[in-house]
Amino acid sequence: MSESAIIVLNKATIRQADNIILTDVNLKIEKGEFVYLIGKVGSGKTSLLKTLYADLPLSEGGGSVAGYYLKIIKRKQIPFLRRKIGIVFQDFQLLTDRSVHHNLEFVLRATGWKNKNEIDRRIEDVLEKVNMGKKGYKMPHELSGGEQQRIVIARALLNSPDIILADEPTGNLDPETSDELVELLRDISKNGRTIIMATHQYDLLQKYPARIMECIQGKLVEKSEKLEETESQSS
Ligand SMILES: Nc1ncnc2c1ncn2[C@@H]1O[C@H](COP(=O)(O)OP(=O)(O)OP(=O)(O)O)[C@@H](O)[C@H]1O
Repeated sequence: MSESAIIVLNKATIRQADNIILTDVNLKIEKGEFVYLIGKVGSGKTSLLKTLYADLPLSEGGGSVAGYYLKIIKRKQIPFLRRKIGIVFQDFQLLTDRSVHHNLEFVLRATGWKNKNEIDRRIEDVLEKVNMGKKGYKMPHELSGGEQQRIVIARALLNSPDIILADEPTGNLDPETSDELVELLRDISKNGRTIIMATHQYDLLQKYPARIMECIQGKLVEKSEKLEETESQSS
């Protein structure tokens, strides 16, 4: 395995319970790379991301994420792996019963932060990073969909993760807001974070070119050289 790669999969099988979703998955992602993950509905994008997050076990093949070997990772090590990964998943939305600030505080306290001043400063920092510095007092329902997604990204940044896994972060957003969000994620990756973004919005791939991996027919395929093919399939 490469010493420098932050994410490696080697002949990996991706499973959901007894169902085999992807086989012979080989993947190497370097620190600071931005990678799109594409593929039809049900092709395995989320399953792959969940495997990297140790939410699904890696039973066959090898793999490491941020220095943790997925095949042999112990249950008690998983929280440490997850501190290195920021998650922007659709099924991990903001808590609706508390303000933005309290949503972020909740995560910090759950991950061991105790000092009130440090907590407040960190929250201010991440909200500034996503251009939401003045919205900490708002309740989630008082924000637009795009603003909520910015807060979800701020939450993912709280513990300064090396990696961000974003599963269709622009799913419910209008084109302009989608663009802003991808620009934000691209900026974040320029600061050395590795980002994998699953998406169905193929126009983004052309506007903001980056490496592309595709889940197709039970395999993961490098797609960067074949954008035109991808587009014709999506139209
Ligand atoms: N909890 C589960 N148990 C069993 N099978 C599952 C489970 N979750 C998903 N699957 C199956 O795994 C396959 C891959 O699903 P996955 O969610 O990874 O696809 P996806 O590419 O992310 O799809 P989408 O674009 O709709 O998000 C699908 O056939 C799905 O039915």
